[in-house]
Amino acid sequence: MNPNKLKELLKLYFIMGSNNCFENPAHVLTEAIRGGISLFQFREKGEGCLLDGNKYALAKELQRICREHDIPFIVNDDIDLALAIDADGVHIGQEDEHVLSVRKRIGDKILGVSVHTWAEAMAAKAAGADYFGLGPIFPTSTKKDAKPVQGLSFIRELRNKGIQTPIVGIGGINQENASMVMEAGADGVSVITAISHAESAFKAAAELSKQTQDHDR
Ligand SMILES: Cc1ncc(COP(=O)(O)OP(=O)(O)O)c(N)n1
Ligand SMILES: Cc1ncsc1CCOP(=O)(O)O
Ligand SMILES: [Mg+2]
Repeated sequence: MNPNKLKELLKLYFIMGSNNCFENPAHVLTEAIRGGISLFQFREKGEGCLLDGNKYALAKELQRICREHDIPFIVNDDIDLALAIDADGVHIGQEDEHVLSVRKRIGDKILGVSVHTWAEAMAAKAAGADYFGLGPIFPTSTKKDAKPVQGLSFIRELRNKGIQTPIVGIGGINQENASMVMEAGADGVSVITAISHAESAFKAAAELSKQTQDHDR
């Protein structure tokens, strides 16, 4: 995808699965969209997550909501699911299927890759990544097997070295620290609990959206 268009989409990237929600996931997503999220990732994994047909049904339901509001729908990890429902893209990490193989399978759909080092970033870019997910930027308890906290230094390093690839930060990002991530050089922030655990997903998304929109670089 065109990098400038993608940078716009990455501004407020909401990630969620059923086990991240205290309320009905369809309701949480609808409220987050009303608040101004720009991209959605379906990440159905971890303790108590839905499997097989139930996972597929929730993906279809959330994808329908996204389509109604023109929000692109990204699938985490599960390339088969992404292809089965004709999602707009996938996000993979270093422990998932190889970037080159995923790029071949998904054609020109959006491909996001988690990177933690310069070497991983260069390899992902060469293999066809559209954007980098960098994190955890701050401490998080949402992903039990997350890598060590990296702070803002890696975002700055990539930008200082002239890397233009769209970048989104992830991990422990909320209304208090989102601007710092943008100032460091990210094009957007991705959040799970800052929206999914908020008393009002609408208000949380609206506040985050305001902060990321204010940072037009
Ligand atoms: C936007 C974004 N960035 C990073 C991740 C993490 O991906 P990964 O390292 O593969 O870990 P899991 O999310 O699969 O547990 C992400 N999902 N999205
Ligand atoms: C999926 C993922 N990858 C790195 S940290 C993280 C979890 C982010 O969740 P939260 O926004 O609740 O900290
Ligand atoms: Mg993964």
